[in-house]
Amino acid sequence: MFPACAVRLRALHILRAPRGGVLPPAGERRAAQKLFSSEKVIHKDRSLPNSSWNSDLKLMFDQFMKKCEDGSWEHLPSYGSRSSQIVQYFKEVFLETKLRKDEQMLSQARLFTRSYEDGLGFEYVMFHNEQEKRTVCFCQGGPYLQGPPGFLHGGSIATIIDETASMTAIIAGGIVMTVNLNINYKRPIPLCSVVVINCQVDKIEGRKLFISCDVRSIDEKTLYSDATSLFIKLDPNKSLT
Ligand SMILES: CCCCCCCCCCCCCCCC(=O)SCCNC(=O)CCNC(=O)[C@H](O)C(C)(C)COP(=O)(O)OP(=O)(O)OC[C@H]1O[C@@H](n2cnc3c(N)ncnc32)[C@H](O)[C@@H]1OP(=O)(O)O
Repeated sequence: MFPACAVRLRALHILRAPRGGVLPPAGERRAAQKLFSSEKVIHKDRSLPNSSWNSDLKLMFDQFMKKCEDGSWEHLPSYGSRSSQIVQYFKEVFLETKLRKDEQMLSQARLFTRSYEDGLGFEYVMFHNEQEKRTVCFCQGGPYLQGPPGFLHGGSIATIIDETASMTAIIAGGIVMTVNLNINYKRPIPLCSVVVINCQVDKIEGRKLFISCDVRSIDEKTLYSDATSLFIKLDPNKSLT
């Protein structure tokens, strides 16, 4: 069984008829329902502490795990390659049959942010607050993410912002993709420091989800970046390619 998390709940919502919309074809819905059959593969949850986490990241993890106890916040697990229900659904509905059949390529595929060895790339954990439609991500960017010497590459900052904003949008809207991301880089982020990315849903208009984010030091005194992004809920009746 999968852990009860907001993402899973959202995946269940995806299987419901879109409000005021047209039901996906029966074949697609059958494929989606099939995803809820049991799947027993052990994968490592990469959002749990490992020996590369510094004391700041461990501290924030512990603080937010405590906040999860009353149910206001929820810890979001994260895997490098586990084929979760929502990923399976995405593949079944949106991935061209030709690509889906390329098993060798798909078996090598990893979530970009989880493709580094412990401590070298993105070490992060996310928590979601359903009432506030808000997700926070605590991230320690490792040495392989360097841009200017001693600081994070702007692309790696964009990546973790996009990842956090995507989770916020997926939880609010189901299967979405980023169509626009605007970032203001205000201060460089020192390598291996811990930052907090705070994302919230500003508005939802039909298939459009508007998400805003900021990236701060964990004492909140330094604003490193802020960003706005637009996500579009995918239409199962439209091909992606
Ligand atoms: C992926 C989830 C799987 C689940 C996994 C779960 C695992 C958790 C891991 C997290 C995963 C991280 C993932 C990171 C997030 C990516 O990295 S996503 C990858 C980067 N993004 C892309 O490649 C998207 C490329 N874009 C597209 O393919 C197409 O634009 C889309 C998204 C399919 C939408 O196309 P469409 O359905 O034909 O929609 P379209 O009619 O063009 O646009 C709809 C509306 O949006 C507007 N719009 C479209 N683009 C723009 C724009 N750039 N600016 C303003 N308005 C726009 C249109 O004008 C239109 O407006 P209205 O006319 O309706 O008012």
